[in-house]
Amino acid sequence: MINIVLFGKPGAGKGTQAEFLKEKYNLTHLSTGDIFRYNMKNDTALGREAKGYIDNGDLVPDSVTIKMLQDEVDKNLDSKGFLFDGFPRTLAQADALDAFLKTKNWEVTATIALEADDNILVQRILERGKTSGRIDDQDEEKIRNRYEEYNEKTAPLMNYYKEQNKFHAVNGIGSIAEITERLSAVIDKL
Ligand SMILES: Nc1ncnc2c1ncn2[C@@H]1O[C@H](COP(=O)(O)OP(=O)(O)O)[C@@H](O)[C@H]1O
Repeated sequence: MINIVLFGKPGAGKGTQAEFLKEKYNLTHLSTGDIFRYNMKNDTALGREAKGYIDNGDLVPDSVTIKMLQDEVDKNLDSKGFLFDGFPRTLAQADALDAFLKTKNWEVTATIALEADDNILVQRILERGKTSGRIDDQDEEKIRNRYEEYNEKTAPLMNYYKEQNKFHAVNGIGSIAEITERLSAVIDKL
């Protein structure tokens, strides 16, 4: 069982890399952003609850997000391991994840951060917004708000995982294949 948390600012490439890593290591990929967008598209109660926050670039409340994530893990109990993408994003979520995995005798094996400069990332997101249809990708103010949310609520998680000796960082600038290689080099040593 290996459980990896993919960490990084909005636009850092977590989703792109997760597509390769889940195949290579036979992991269940859980992207909270994708799950929220699926629910919004299908107009479920969860989707309606999350929409206002997401469209503004705010985080969805912890209670909603944690419950959703736990339900997704519980749907995949025969998994060989999980790749968490976009979760945890707050200390409360990180604590909840540790406690929840512990009830199954599992734990977070490692957190790997994709690092990149903010200005490059904002450009990438605006480019993605031209085709993604994501409201939160199209307005620079909303994108900046996501970075504020990240700096305030998510960046502290780096220390949380460093204190547990579980934090790794890789350079997120380069070709998709190069970055997959860098991530794989970390995973292969776990
Ligand atoms: N763990 C989470 N906690 C709270 N909100 C979340 C979480 N994951 C995703 N969201 C919501 O979904 C939005 C999109 O998430 P994601 O697709 O991971 O985007 P990004 O490109 O910003 O990394 C976030 O801005 C936030 O509103």
